[in-house]
Amino acid sequence: MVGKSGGGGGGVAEEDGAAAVRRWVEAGGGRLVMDGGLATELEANGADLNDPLWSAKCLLSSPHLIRKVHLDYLEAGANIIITASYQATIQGFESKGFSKEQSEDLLAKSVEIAREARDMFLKEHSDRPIQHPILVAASIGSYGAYLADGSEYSGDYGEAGTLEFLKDFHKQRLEVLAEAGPDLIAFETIPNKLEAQAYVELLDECNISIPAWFSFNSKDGVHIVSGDSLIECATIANGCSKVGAVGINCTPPRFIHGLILSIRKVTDKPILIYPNSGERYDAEKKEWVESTGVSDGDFVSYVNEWCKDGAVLIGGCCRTTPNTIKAISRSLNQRHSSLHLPVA
Ligand SMILES: C[S+](C)CC[C@H](N)C(=O)O
Ligand SMILES: N[C@@H](CCS)C(=O)O
Ligand SMILES: [Zn+2]
Repeated sequence: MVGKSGGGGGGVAEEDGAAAVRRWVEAGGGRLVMDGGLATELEANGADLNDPLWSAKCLLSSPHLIRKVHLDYLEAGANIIITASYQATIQGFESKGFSKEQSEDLLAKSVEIAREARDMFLKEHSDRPIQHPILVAASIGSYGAYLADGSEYSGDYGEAGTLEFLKDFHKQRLEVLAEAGPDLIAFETIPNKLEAQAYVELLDECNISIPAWFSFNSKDGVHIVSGDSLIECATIANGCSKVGAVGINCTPPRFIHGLILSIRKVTDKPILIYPNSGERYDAEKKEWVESTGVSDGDFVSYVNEWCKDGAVLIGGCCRTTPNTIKAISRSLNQRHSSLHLPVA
């Protein structure tokens, strides 16, 4: 079985992925706050991510910055931090001249940095020990992310779009990340159905013992970005006992309500939501464009609705910041306490 037991509360040998996530959600008081954009915040701290490795470049150049950003999100109220491995792949590191072993070490390092940040945060707060779960999720971005041409927003892989190719592409990376000891595996920004199928087959074939989440992205509020049916994709995720949560990330907030309702039609697994700011990524310029993004205040005004729709893990993706997460955390805590107010 691949995967050590994580620091957030034990492995899942006897328990399926959804049961493990439900247990954590319960320990968090019914909701968990996820972090916000990692790359966004690395850039805000001075990193230049104009590189095929995007945020994973910081694993080489500035691991201290990754640790700082994880800590900033924890201080903002996040229960879950997502590692800097979104665009980190063995293939990507090898094309920079690293050996296979060095590339594997860099992948593992992304988990180590997040675990270190958690340890530092817990130590920092040891006078009033943190009661809620603090979890490390190892990010696995799509094949499209590795291509560094923005194709995680089209899901169009041309010739490479076969199940066997995608499984082969992701297998070792998944095994190395699982072995590094995260609490969760985060399959993020999944742009097409084939990649979701490749992930469920790998989870079973590699006998991964760590709960995974599947998070799709959409640009029309109905389908995922490739045009594939969200309902079919969520059904694939629902069929895998290792999948602990299903949801949507890096998608404009205005689409989330309808997308949650679609997911809910086909799964009872916990739902996670971490939208972007609503802006659009220009892959050629490697810049976010359009001034249609929502402010932190607007973003947070959606949170109540998403909770009512059934989302239990909520955070932000690209272009959201520790301020967004602070506001989400405050809003969820208020919601939680108002639900427990005695009826007059
Ligand atoms: C989630 S997108 C903004 C990540 C970056 C993209 N794969 C690129 O390299 O341009
Ligand atoms: N975890 C990644 C997601 C990109 S879509 C990040 O926050 O940078
Ligand atoms: Zn994103």
